[in-house]
Amino acid sequence: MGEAPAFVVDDLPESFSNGFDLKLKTNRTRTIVGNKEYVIGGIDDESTSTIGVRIFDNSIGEWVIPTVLGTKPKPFKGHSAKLLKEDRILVVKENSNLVDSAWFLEVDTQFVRDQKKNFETEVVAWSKGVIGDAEKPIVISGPSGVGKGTLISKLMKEFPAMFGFSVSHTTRAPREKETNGVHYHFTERSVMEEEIKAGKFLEFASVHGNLYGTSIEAVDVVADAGKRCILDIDVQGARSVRASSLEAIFIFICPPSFEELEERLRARGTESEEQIQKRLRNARAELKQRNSLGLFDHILVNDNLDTCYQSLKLLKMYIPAHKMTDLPIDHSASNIDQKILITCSMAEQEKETRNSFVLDLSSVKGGAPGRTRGLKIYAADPSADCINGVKQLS
Ligand SMILES: Nc1ncnc2c1ncn2[C@@H]1O[C@H](COP(=O)(O)OP(=O)(O)OP(=O)(O)O)[C@@H](O)[C@H]1O
Ligand SMILES: Nc1nc2c(ncn2[C@@H]2O[C@H](COP(=O)(O)O)[C@@H](O)[C@H]2O)c(=O)[nH]1
Repeated sequence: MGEAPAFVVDDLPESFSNGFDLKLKTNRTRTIVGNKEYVIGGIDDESTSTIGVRIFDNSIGEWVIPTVLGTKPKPFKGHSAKLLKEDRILVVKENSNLVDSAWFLEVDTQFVRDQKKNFETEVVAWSKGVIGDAEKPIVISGPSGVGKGTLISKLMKEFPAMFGFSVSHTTRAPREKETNGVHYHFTERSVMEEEIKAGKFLEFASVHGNLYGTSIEAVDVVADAGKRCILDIDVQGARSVRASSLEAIFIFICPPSFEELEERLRARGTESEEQIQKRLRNARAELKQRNSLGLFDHILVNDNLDTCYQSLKLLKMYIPAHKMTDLPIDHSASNIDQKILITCSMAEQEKETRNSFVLDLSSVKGGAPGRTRGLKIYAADPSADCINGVKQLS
């Protein structure tokens, strides 16, 4: 903190366009938020291969290196920046594919304010802009041994392009046939506790004596791949997700009887006798909660596997996600902060039709440390004034 990095001082321009920051010849922008100036780019963080962010705090006259949270973009050559609602900066990458063009650097959102208290430093957080909304994730819950994993495997095998599994973190030891990163992210308790503190988890719970949790990233990578996310989590986790901003469908799987559940758990042969007893005790408590008001949308009994699987499919969760072209197109220009006209440099003959598009932020949701979803992008009239390749509607 304190000393001015040499890369910024000499060539920052004095003047700024209102809101849209000038793109400097050295590929960085400066955005003023209150008495702070956020400089994005110009120097990349070599340790993590991400674009650099520095803050000049005018109240103390010093440079500050912030703690950078969220999923960080890889270094990019050129970009424009625009302050939105005084709490986040929209960064539009140059020469990028449309689906990877919009990023948000949150500088004063609730998440950033909470993390500032946590880290006791300046904090900024990246959030990738994602076009459209993802289909609602599916939360599958139920006692250990009831067959959740078996049903999920069948669904993923039959519809591999439609469903993706949310790979949880856990502190339990891997079983013989489990692979790190596929079945779980097997994690040290101290590491997981740190990551929970850093706000990386959508939910977490102590289950049968170990810590389990769904990271925000685990859900986001599935949605980024255009798939519907399936979460296999316990009832405490389901409750937490229900209370979160993530809209999901909640399904509880019941055993035909307690005896059958015990039999399946034993037959699986993965747990010690002590663990089986613990899991059965917890199963009684979980079964009692299946009718908790407003918690589960559907309850299925897994007696015969094929019958239960057919019932699961009848819930019609495998409808494919809407294509981008299905999104409604709204051409009415309203709030300047919510619609931005972006112009790309393209070959002359293509200019008329493809060089301008509107980035519509009017229904974005989410944010750091997850994705910012609900962006709409559509073709626009290319005859507006341009500031550094990025245009505003007026
Ligand atoms: N309908 C069924 N009839 C008989 N056996 C079943 C049925 N469904 C699953 N099983 C078997 O029961 C055992 C437990 O299933 P599974 O591992 O899928 O349970 P789970 O709910 O995912 O458990 P956990 O919560 O501990 O991960 C497995 O050996 C599986 O093959
Ligand atoms: N709250 C959460 N519960 C989870 C998560 N991942 C798995 N689970 C649940 O834990 C038990 C035991 O699983 P096992 O693999 O050790 O048999 C089971 O009920 C799972 O549904 C999670 O991320 N959060």
